[in-house]
Amino acid sequence: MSESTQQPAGSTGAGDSGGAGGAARSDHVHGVPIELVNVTKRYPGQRAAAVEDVSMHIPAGEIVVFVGPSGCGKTTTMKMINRLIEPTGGQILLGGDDVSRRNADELRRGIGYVIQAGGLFPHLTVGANIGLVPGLLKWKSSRTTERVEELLDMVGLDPAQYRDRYPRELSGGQQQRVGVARALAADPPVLLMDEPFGALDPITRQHLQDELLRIQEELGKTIVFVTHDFDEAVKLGDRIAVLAERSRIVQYDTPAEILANPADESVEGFVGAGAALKQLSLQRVGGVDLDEAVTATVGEQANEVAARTRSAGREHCIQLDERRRPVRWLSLRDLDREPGLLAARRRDEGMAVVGTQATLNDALDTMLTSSHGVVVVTGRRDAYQGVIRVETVMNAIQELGSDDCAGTRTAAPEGEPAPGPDDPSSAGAGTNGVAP
Ligand SMILES: Nc1ncnc2c1ncn2[C@@H]1O[C@H](COP(=O)(O)OP(=O)(O)OP(=O)(O)O)[C@@H](O)[C@H]1O
Repeated sequence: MSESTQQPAGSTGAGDSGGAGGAARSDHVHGVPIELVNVTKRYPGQRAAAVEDVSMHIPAGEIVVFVGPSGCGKTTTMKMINRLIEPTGGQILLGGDDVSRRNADELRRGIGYVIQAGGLFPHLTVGANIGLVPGLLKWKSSRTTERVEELLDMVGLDPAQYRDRYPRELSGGQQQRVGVARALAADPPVLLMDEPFGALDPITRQHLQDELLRIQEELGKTIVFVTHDFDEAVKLGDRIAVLAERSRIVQYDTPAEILANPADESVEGFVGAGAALKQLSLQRVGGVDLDEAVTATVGEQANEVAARTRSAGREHCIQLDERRRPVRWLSLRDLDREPGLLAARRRDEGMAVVGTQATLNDALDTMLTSSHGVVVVTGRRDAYQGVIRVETVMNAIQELGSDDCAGTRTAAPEGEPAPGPDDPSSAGAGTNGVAP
């Protein structure tokens, strides 16, 4: 038999907010706790167990992330929770109930499940995909329709535009958003997410992580999340379970604690050389003082905006649309060149924007990839909140006080121009360090 059940270190149970690290906290917990008791899985014909004698307590309303090397048993462990895989030994309790006593189909309808490729049915529209489980649960069609709209809105897709599309008509990131919406459809207390963002490009991935944290803040589900990416685990997890072969739990704790005190060399290996820098992933953009920029709204007179920008001692301002969403940076030169009313337009592709749920690490990445020393910060419904400067991130790094971060990331990556004084949004532009 194994040692006693792994409690997440420092946990006091449901809704416990843990340390400084990890995910968005919900004021209200809708999730239920999950208990793994001496769980073992032996696949037929395999000598070694895929999962051996694992015991673990997953508190209600928290995001617990499984990280570990390929083949260590993360997915097998997760799939035993919704009985896509049946354990060969031990017990799994969901809200105190033994899952093996439940009808497996019924159990799965009460557990949201998101996989890497979205797992959408290609022959069903987005709306039909999301409405699938409510349909199986025999909801009235009007209720399902309402729910589909609500969920599309929640995951940031306009219902009128996307409800009737087919999965092939969506980008990878949009498909994953629909996958998340579908998993949430019947409001299950538990979500299982198996590398849901693994196939996405870094920027889309970051946005979906932010969305997940925002949704979790509202919903307070119990979420088990599998990833290979330790940075993702630090960003999303209230707790991280670092697993080794056969899902042996090497360390189960808050991200902050794991970064500060890795249990052994294997965890150190995961944490990697930039441990201190990774602590930037513990700090959210929404948690630091944002800087102000001059803003202009569509329909305003360019010369009035220019005057306002000049009198603020700035050289740039941010144009917002009618819903206060940022669309582009405007320089004084642009404003002088385009007199008259500011016309409506779509957001500039290259505009560096992060949400308040993004980490300082995300903000730094965005600055480095866009070569701009400032990023625009948006909150709910993408509305403008302020800007964050490279100096703010640098100050945070200094406060972390580590040599290894100073060397690793403050320089622009090879081949990338460093933010320069002429860059419209570089840290050096303008009179006060913030471009605008
Ligand atoms: N259906 C199966 N039959 C036999 N062995 C299996 C089966 N599924 C998984 N395994 C084995 O069980 C072990 C654990 O696999 P699992 O997929 O759970 O690991 P993982 O940590 O999720 O891996 P990865 O990170 O690569 O997805 C591996 O050695 C794998 O080869």
